Amino acid sequence: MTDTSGQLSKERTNVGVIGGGAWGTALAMHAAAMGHDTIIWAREKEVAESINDPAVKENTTYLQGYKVPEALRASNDIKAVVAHAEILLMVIPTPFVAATMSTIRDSLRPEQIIVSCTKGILNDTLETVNQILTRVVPETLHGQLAYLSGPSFAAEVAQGMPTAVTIASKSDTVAARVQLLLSTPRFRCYRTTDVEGVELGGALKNVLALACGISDGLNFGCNGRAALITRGLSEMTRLAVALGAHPLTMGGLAGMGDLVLTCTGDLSRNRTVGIRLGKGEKLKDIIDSMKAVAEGVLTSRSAHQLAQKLNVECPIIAGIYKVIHENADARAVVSETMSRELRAEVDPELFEAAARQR
Ligand SMILES: NC(=O)C1=CN([C@@H]2O[C@H](COP(=O)(O)OP(=O)(O)OC[C@H]3O[C@@H](n4cnc5c(N)ncnc54)[C@H](O)[C@@H]3O)[C@@H](O)[C@H]2O)C=CC1
Ligand SMILES: O=C(CO)COP(=O)(O)O
Repeated sequence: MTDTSGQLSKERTNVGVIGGGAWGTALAMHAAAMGHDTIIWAREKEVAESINDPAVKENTTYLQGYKVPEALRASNDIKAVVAHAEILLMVIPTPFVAATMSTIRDSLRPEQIIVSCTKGILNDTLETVNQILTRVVPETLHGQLAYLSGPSFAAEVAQGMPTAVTIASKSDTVAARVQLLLSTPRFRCYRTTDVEGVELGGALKNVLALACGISDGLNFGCNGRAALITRGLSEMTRLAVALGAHPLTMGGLAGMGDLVLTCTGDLSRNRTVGIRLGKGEKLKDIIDSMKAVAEGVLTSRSAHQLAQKLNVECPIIAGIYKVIHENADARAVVSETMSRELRAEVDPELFEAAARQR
């Protein structure tokens, strides 16, 4: 493929990436390949070393097999990365966002833009990343927050494969700036002001990816998977609308786009966890065998609790919660879900009830 990166915007800036996992690394590779002066903060010494070592130039821990651009530098000094950056991409798994961002709270500058690329809902507080960030970062920066989500496997972005994502910010000016700074002919960014929709789409699809994985692990076939994706999108939409999202966002990249990718793509960690569960492995053994995070495992608890709290009907999410957190038998849960009271496919009352929660 011809490299046409950079035709869309000539502006180059300083980018800091907070988080040296697979997605943080792929995004840092993308930013550096565009010509942005990019430094990635990695928590682990060996990650920074392997990215910096001229003989390696690879994140051998989290994104093995993909050479990073020569210009990309890594550091274990998070404050130095913050000091360098005009735009900060935050790519920390949800459970660690608050603690990590608290350590740099006082180093952040009011003109910096912070783009969360994380997909999850916290347990206990049931906060989205947007809510965590508005709790943790200074108020002067709240207008500078943005969210990047959509169908984007790190390994494919690392190879420069065509990808489209959505950038959400309450400020259309901020969303447009991030869109311009990150778009290339291979990485197309759309934008929206529906922060809730983009965040909830990205978080909730992980729960459905677990469901599809379990179904595939049980050899329940293509019909079952398509049913899960479609009815899963219904649940995601009802719950997200109850939490303030626009329903149309759930039909976009951050909703349906990422749902289809993660429910069908073999690169998905959440789908893989589901497949292994469906084949009979224990959750603890699966998690212990992985370095990467599968956000859907914890988000399934948060999503189920939010649905209960808001009285939004989400039978698939409830079923996944039972399988993951209550050790329920997946076959029995499928049977129970399929035997619920029969109903119309589109039930306007359910949407109206969800919308009333806003
Ligand atoms: N990998 C992918 O293809 C994509 C991932 N995402 C999202 O990006 C976020 C980050 O995922 P990845 O970059 O893939 O990470 P990863 O799953 O490859 O690696 C785990 C990351 O967690 C970090 N970590 C572990 N313990 C920590 C602690 N106590 N404090 C701070 N950080 C800690 C590790 O340093 C590492 O960066 C997640 O929310 C994920 O859902 C979003 C789109 C694509
Ligand atoms: O969010 C993703 C792709 O858009 C990655 O999903 P997994 O975490 O399931 O690999």
